[in-house]
Amino acid sequence: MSDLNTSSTRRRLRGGTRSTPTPTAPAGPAITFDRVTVTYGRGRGAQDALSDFSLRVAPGETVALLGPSGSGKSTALKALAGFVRPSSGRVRLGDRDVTDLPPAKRGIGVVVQSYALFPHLRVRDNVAFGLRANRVARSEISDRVREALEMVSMSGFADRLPRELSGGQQQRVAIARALAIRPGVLLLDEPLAALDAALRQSMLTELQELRAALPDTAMLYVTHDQTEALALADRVAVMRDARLVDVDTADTLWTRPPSAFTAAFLGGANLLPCTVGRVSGTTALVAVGDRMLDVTAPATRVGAPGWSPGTPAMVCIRPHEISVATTSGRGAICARVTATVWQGSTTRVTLAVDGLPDVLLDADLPGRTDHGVDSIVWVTFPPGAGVLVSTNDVS
Ligand SMILES: Nc1ncnc2c1ncn2[C@@H]1O[C@H](COP(=O)(O)OP(=O)(O)OP(=O)(O)O)[C@@H](O)[C@H]1O
Repeated sequence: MSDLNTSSTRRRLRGGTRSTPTPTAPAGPAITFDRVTVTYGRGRGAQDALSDFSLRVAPGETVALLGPSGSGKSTALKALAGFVRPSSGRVRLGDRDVTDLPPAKRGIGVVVQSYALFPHLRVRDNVAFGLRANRVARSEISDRVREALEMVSMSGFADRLPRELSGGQQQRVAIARALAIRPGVLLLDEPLAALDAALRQSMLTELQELRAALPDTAMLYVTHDQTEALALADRVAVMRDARLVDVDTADTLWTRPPSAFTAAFLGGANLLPCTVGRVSGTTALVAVGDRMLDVTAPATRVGAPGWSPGTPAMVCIRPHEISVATTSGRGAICARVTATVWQGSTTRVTLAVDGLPDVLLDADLPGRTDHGVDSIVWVTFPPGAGVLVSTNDVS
């Protein structure tokens, strides 16, 4: 398949990019959503698909829009690309307000899940399409097409029709088409969703390479797959019900999730109801049922109440942090095994916590474990692996 992972290709990609005249990066954000609302329908049927959405993306930065189906991710992208008109708010590219510009005048590269290649055009003409539409000189078009196809390792396929390509190859051509116009902003809407799992993994690596090869290009990457968001994004914007819930680096959202929704959506964290006890700096002693546990107490949001003793909260604990033993120990929580599913390198064990009706914990234990359904076990996790999360936004 592609050779994008070799160091020689990396050099070639970066070299190829350097030969492209790079415009001076603007001082401000490359992308600005300023309180954007998009409403579909009218009257009683009107629905906000995007509500008061504000986000800035710096030049060269990749931000993933992550959220469940219907949360408004694609609508945000469409508002930026000009495919839908905000009912209020403004969108800017650099210092240009583009809210009222037609899509073709925005100079944005867009890649969608379904490739959207013209079936009757050969690869080279698909890639050249945006350049012709922008009246780029014919002599320059062939150079740009060659460069864009080289960036996605598709140079040998220029004369093929889309139907003569695999899904992954078609998506590479779609990416080349978006890159050919040398956009300062690249929008990718679930670009890997139509590919099978193995291809998705290798394309993900290729997108990482591409991102490194385009150091000045701002990217907005829509996905509902947290693996893609964690692998590609400098920052992740979590969406829910047309609104932005949290935005921060993937590392911060993972290690210190600011909300229960983000904790659960990013990495499928367990959320154990607790009551805050003694707090000392960034650690807290909390009561989970009749057990006292040491957990991390991250700084709370500006304006949000702190972790005062007696406050109800959640302990966020990742499935891979949990250990399960057949004998009790210090700080161990008693639980009953309700299901075990072998997943190859790990076994997912689901546990009903004693004394906390309705609370189920997922634990990913290494290898294949032999805890039978209905057996009684003792659950522990390292001090600090549990992180306090506010209960405010629990659905
Ligand atoms: N053209 C449209 N007309 C009416 N409603 C729409 C239209 N497009 C989207 N919606 C609605 O707007 C909401 C947000 O849709 P959007 O496609 O932005 O979500 P999404 O987060 O990208 O979802 P998915 O991951 O399933 O693509 C959904 O409730 C959807 O049904």
